Amino acid sequence: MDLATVNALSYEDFVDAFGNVVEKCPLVAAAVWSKRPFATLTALEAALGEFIDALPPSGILRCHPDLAGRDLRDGTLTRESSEEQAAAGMDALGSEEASRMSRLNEEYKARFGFPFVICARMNDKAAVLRQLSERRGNVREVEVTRGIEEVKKICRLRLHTLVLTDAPKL
Ligand SMILES: NC(=O)NC1=NC(=O)NC1=O
Repeated sequence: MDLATVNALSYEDFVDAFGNVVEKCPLVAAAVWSKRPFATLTALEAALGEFIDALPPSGILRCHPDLAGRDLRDGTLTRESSEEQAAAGMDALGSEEASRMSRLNEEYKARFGFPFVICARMNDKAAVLRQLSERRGNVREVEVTRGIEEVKKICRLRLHTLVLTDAPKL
């Protein structure tokens, strides 16, 4: 849909369309609807980012499914997460890689109290494993900030999938 269509959406249709641009946090879209009309897609993205920053970061991070975790195995990922995790090869890990991901994810969660979050579409499985291994050694404040940065990258990509901009597809 284009920006004019976005700006004309009812509250319900807006939340239907954008309710999962932040994984399992429809509140973000619900809050941002009242800021329409958005002059540009960047303005919509900025409004989403501002509201994300106003929420308790660990709460947002905890709404994310583990990469290559139970939800992927059970087939209970959201459509967006399922596509993103597949894009990063999370659905095609060897048994050693899968057990390493699981162990590192549990270690990360035990240390920080929220899951490791990374923009899967921007990484392949080697990069995900490397980042998880490196980032688990950070202090909590660093990982809260980094996790929210990754949430915003995921949000940006999901938004661009939903809203057609007149920027030429390069
Ligand atoms: N824990 C995560 O980082 N999950 C995810 N990142 C994505 O890009 N999609 C996900 O489901």
